[in-house]
Amino acid sequence: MFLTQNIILDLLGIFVAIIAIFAANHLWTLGYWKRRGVPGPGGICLFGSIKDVVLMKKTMECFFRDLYSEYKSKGERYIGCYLFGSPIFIPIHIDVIKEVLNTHDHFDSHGFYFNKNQAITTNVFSLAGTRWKEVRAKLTPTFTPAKIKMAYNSLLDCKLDLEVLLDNASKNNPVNISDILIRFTTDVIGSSAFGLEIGSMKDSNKASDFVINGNKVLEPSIQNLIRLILPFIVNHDILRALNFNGFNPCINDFYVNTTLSTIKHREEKNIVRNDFMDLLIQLKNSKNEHKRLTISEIIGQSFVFYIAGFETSASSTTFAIFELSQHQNIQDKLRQEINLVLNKYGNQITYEAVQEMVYLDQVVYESLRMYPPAPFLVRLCNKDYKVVGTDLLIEKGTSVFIPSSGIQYDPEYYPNPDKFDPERFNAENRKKIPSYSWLPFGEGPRVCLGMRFGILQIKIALITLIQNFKFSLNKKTTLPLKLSRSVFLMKSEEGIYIDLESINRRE
Ligand code: HEM
Repeated sequence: MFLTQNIILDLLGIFVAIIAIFAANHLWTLGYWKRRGVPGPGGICLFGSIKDVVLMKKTMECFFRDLYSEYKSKGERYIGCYLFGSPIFIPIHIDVIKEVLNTHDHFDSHGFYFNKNQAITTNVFSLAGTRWKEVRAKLTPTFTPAKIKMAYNSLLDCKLDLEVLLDNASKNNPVNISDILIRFTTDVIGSSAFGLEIGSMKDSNKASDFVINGNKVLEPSIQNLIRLILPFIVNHDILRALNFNGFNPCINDFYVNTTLSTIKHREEKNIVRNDFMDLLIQLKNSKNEHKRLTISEIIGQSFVFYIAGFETSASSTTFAIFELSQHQNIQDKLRQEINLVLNKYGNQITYEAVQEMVYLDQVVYESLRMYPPAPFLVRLCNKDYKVVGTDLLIEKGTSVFIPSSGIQYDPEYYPNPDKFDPERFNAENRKKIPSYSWLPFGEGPRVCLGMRFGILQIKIALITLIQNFKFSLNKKTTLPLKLSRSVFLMKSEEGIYIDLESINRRE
């Protein structure tokens, strides 16, 4: 025998020794920031600093926002905390935030996991290093204003369905506007990213497979929490060697099959729709090998366009409506602007007409300030980095979380931050807002690719509603608003209910 005369005792001894080594290492790691003189909340065994998040008592958004305001008021430039046993760096001062987001050589990825065996993980959001650079360069031309303008028609087709849906819904007030907008953005992105006529606004059951799979990716489950957090605490090469799946394999299979059949259908029937899928197919067939996308890359990108685009845009629009429903003066002012501009354009909602609606732009910016769908940004340090003007070295492998929603509620940048005030973003005031203090779409080389399209989608939904209805908040909406515990996104937990009063019917 090895240690004793009894093999069971030997195995038990080895097991206890392994646990003891693991525990000692874990406790040593939880002292990482203290040893480096970096302030922060510290961590407790197993949970690190996020016990309340794991026990679903606090949202991630709330956790980061609270940390930001506590340590900003103490005058700290940055802090450290722990995701379970993994040290996380959190910049607080805007200069440090700017440094991280712009020093791409050192912080070039989100730290998300990809595995070439799962096509949907090989998307531009998850990729890192040279592969990210190549794919991003191939995709960037897809999101120029000219290309967005081309995809605008599929957006307008969905607008017509939204009008009908709202009209029908208004006969049975109150209306759960969150539900309606999810159906709108699902149809828009489903159409422009996958080229599919989802039809969830016409019939909420028809789209079930597509919608159910999309929802599975974002639902606040323990499984999703593990899939999200594991890559931040375990080396990606080890995860790849173990063939760890970044997403549930059924979701991967669903999107692979859907994309393949769309490509086949379009190529066989020579269908051109001028949407994102068309542009991806053009890239697949490009003669220039530097621009060419593989089928697997197309699957990854159309998947990320959908996932990054439908829920973010729906929740942004929902929150804008939530605020407008409680501020009738702002709602009226917005309606006046929309009517004025549309009169000028013969009541046609052209792309140019939307660009002329400046107050609408202010409303959207202010709403995204208060309710950024992605309430924090992430970067992974891939090369040791010394923070300018300090002795602090951020070590390779450290994750950096940027608390966007904390910054966007900082009274130094946005006085009286709980007040919904679109005037913060009028031409005059916009100049005074420091750069990097408004981050709903991120910043730097990894800024959101679909920002223009996302904003356009929000605007079209708002125009459709405001043109046709006066609306107010129904008391069925629980106040203060309860936010979802979703790991990824800021959205309302219980829906937002409004009463719609048709403007045409009133007159
Ligand atoms: C209101 C709507 C949207 C919001 C608030 C939003 C927000 C974001 C944020 C915060 C990021 C990370 C940026 C960073 O790390 O600096 C991001 C990345 C991304 N978004 Fe969006 N997004 C929206 C709509 C869309 C749409 C409609 C699409 C596509 C059609 C899209 C495609 C992407 C892609 C591909 C990335 C990854 C870029 C990269 O890593 O290189 N987004 N988005």
